[in-house]
Amino acid sequence: MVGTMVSQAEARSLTTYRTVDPPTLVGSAVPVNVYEYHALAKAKLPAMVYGYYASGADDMQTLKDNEEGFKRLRFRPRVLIDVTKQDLTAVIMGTATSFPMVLAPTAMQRMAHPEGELATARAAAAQGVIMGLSSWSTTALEDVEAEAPGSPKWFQLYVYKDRAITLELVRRAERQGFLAIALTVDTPRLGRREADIRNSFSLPPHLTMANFAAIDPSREQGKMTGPGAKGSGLASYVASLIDQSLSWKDIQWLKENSKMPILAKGIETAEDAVLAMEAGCAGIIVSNHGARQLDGVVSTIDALEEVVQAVRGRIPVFVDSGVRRGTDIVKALALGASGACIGRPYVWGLAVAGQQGVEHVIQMLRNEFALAMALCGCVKVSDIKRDMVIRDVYAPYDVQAQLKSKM
Ligand SMILES: Cc1cc2nc3c(=O)[nH]c(=O)nc-3n(C[C@H](O)[C@H](O)[C@H](O)COP(=O)(O)O)c2cc1C
Ligand SMILES: CCCCCCC(=O)C(=O)O
Repeated sequence: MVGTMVSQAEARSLTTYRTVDPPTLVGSAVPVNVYEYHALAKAKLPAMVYGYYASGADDMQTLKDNEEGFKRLRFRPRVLIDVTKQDLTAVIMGTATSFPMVLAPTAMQRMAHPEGELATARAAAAQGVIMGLSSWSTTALEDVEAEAPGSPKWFQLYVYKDRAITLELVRRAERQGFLAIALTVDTPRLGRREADIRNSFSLPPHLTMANFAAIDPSREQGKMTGPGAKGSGLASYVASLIDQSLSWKDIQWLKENSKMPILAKGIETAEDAVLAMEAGCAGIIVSNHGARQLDGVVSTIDALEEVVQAVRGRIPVFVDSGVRRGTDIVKALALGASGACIGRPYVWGLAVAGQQGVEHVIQMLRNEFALAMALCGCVKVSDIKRDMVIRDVYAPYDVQAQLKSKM
């Protein structure tokens, strides 16, 4: 099944999906969760590539906290509810999907697998989820669209100092039928990723930043330093090309130049959520970029609720960074998200087994999500409510007092 093209009809009905077999791996057991995919990918990938995908900024405090934030939440399950027939489907920015999960944009996927973004696009279409495609993909956006035609995709935008280049990218994405722009707002400069500095990270020479080939071939490799040069090539590439002056007024500029709805990706506060709404964003992704930008920033699941409260249901709010289990997706929805996005988990799947690995990761998360919903007493996604989760251990005061009096 690996490498199977996805027909247009298959791609459009995102609420249906196929069952995928786990990959058969020589010398390794079948992975049963995304942590095991991570371990397998680590063993398989070159150190420079693994370091780029895995690392967070600085001390990676937020990297740890993103996952722990989800684990700090506990369920309050309801019982004796008939969960024989479940409906996991969700409507995400107007697109019906097999469950409320989106593939977050991740750059340079051909470093993980030769088929890179093409494999991810086929996997997303076959599993009924939206794919976010990075500006910095190693496959041109037109080729990604051609591989899974008509399947819902968002285009992630980095705004270049050269606005003509930026607009050309936006127009191409619009022409190809991408449904939304995920405008990344947390990256005026690149976070300090020490693995990339240590490894003198650069894009391997057989790969390119494929979206820029047609616009300006000099941007394909940019100013990335070659292997052996000092420091992260990515950091210098970003510093030379990305527009640090990007500000709220530019959302208006983007809106004037594209009909695609804009999601602000990288919001962590109520204040910025309000500004994003005022600027005309159609959605918000609460994200800290997988802890790759500002270390010490609050975990996204902890930031989610203040954003949801500020937005008051006027636009959908999504969350990413640290989602590793179906239970995490239930928790995100309980706190008011309309969906959760994953980054590294599917990159690990891609590295381990290409399209099949990505599909299997999505399937595992959907199965975990279904089970968690059932065990919480939820038949459909809208049954997931705020009162289903609490923070930390459930220990009401009166129970504590009872226990103490017996000691
Ligand atoms: C290897 C890698 C590459 C990424 N590339 C991009 C990118 O090109 N654009 C972007 O907006 N975010 C990018 N991100 C951030 C993801 O979109 C997402 O916010 C993050 O991965 C979610 O955290 P998680 O990896 O813990 O699931 C990248 C993340 C990773 C791990
Ligand atoms: C303008 C910043 C580009 C960063 C490159 C891709 C990315 O987002 C990452 O986290 O890595």
